[in-house]
Amino acid sequence: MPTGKYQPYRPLGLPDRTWPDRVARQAPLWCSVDLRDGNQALIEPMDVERKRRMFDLLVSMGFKEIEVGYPTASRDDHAFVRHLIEDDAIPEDVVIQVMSPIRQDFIERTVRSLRGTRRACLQVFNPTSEAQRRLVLRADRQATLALALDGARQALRLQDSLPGTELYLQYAPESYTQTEPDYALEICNAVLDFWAPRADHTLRINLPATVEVFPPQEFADRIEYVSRHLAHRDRTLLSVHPHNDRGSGVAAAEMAVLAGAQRVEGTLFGNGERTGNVCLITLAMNLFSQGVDPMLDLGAIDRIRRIVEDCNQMPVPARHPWAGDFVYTSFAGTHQDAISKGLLARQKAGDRGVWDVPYLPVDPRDIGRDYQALIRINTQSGKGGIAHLLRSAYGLELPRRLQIDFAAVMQQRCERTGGEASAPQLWLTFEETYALPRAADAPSHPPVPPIAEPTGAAADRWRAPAQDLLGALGATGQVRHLQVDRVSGRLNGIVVYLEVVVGDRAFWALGRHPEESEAVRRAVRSAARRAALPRTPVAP
Ligand SMILES: CC(=O)SCCNC(=O)CCNC(=O)[C@H](O)C(C)(C)COP(=O)(O)OP(=O)(O)OC[C@H]1O[C@@H](n2cnc3c(N)ncnc32)[C@H](O)[C@@H]1OP(=O)(O)O
Ligand SMILES: CC(C)C(=O)C(=O)O
Repeated sequence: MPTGKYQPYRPLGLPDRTWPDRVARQAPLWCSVDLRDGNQALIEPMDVERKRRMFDLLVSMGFKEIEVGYPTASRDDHAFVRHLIEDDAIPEDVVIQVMSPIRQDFIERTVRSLRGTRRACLQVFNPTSEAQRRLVLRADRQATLALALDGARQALRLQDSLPGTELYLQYAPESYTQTEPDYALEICNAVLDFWAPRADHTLRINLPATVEVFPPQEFADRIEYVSRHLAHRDRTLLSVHPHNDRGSGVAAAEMAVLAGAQRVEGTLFGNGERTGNVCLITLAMNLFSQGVDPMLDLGAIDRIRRIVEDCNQMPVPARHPWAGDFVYTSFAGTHQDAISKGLLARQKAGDRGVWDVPYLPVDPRDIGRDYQALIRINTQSGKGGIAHLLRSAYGLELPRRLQIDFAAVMQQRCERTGGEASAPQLWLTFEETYALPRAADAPSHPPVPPIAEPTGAAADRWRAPAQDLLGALGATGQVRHLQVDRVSGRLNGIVVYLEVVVGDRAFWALGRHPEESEAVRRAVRSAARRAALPRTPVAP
């Protein structure tokens, strides 16, 4: 690999950094840029109708700041801003944001698109990195700073052209992460010094990781550095806009907040240029899983995901944090066993207290998932997972030795078929194995006589009648375990698990019927039939 082509980043060096010792105790102000940065990265940018669905979703989730477009980019972008305003679709407590490059006609058109809105944020930006100054703007440091100030001046001047609109001003030094830190600070402070005596509102500086080019701790250092030295800090909202080129956008955003950022711009599920913007769902869920109010409603995450997939026409991967199809699903036996035990313990404790189910960082029900998909069975699974699935899908509580017996049956089945076994397939195999031995395997039997009515204590009362019936059917063997359960749900009725030991071998049988006596009788009949099949050794 041609490593000589690339340079390591130069650390800022902030030995007295304070952010590593801080802990997030509240959510930052979220700003969704799905309708702008997310939209500009789509193969087919959203039309007005798709944009509106996305906007309504964002509002319903509780976003208070939404970047709705780059009105000079396209007819749809402009039309959408007008549509929102003319349709009175922007709730009182929501601030829309629009963005413009620093060109007079563009800023004017952008501001004109806001006519009639109550409140809005106008973001102006220009690239500031050395490469962008040299290659794109063909401007030196001074001329680039002058461009930023020009943008600040135009934005301020146009504030007055929107009577009745509160217009917040935001400046972003695009390519901040590739800009010399002291120079980026100089530009931001020049803009703030210009705005502060002339504007009424809170001012905003938005520091983008336009391209993520170093690890998250370096981003945090650079945010803390700016936060400490920012002019008019007490009236300036410090925002970050992380991208995800190195795959650490989430970590960068979280550390940046510890370092002083008060606002985070990102998108749902991380759509955006190249590897995307930082995923706000992940950030919010990370807070929620620490017991911090995320200030977003994520209680129906699959609905959110479906709408976003539809608007972006792009799928959310199955392993996407907190929201992918598989993120609460275990295939591995030991994980399944621990989840199953954890859920059972929680159920016994009345579903109260701090969540502590192994392998599940949050309760899937909190985001609208159920427990059905938690465990899926294949060759990697074991008895714990299989027992959980039969419990959660059919209400069956298998005795431990039966779990072991059936896990071996399922292992063979999965190895033979190579795939996954669904809950219905699991039940079918269970029933075929223990209740309905295949006709071809079943020896002929005399008619099954009725079973005697039981006497004695409830737990053991069916043992003697079952033993007698077994003998009457000509089967040798001792009843070692007989469990009678009432099951509700799909299998509504009585389920009987029967274990019979013959010499050094044991086999299990199942009986099922609405009547207890008939369920026991069926279990005994199955046991007699199974006694004639090749038997498994006694489980310890
Ligand atoms: C990091 C970000 O996400 S920034 C947002 C990026 N979003 C978009 O690009 C989507 C919308 N884009 C557009 O609508 C168009 O690109 C426009 C209308 C802005 C510009 O279109 P064009 O005039 O055709 O120029 P083009 O797309 O080639 O952009 C390059 C020009 O913009 C200039 N430019 C780039 N950023 C800025 C800025 N923030 N302020 C001023 N000028 C800028 C470049 O210097 C270059 O100028 P040059 O032609 O004199 O060399
Ligand atoms: C201009 C800023 C906010 C941006 O979108 C970026 O740098 O990615």
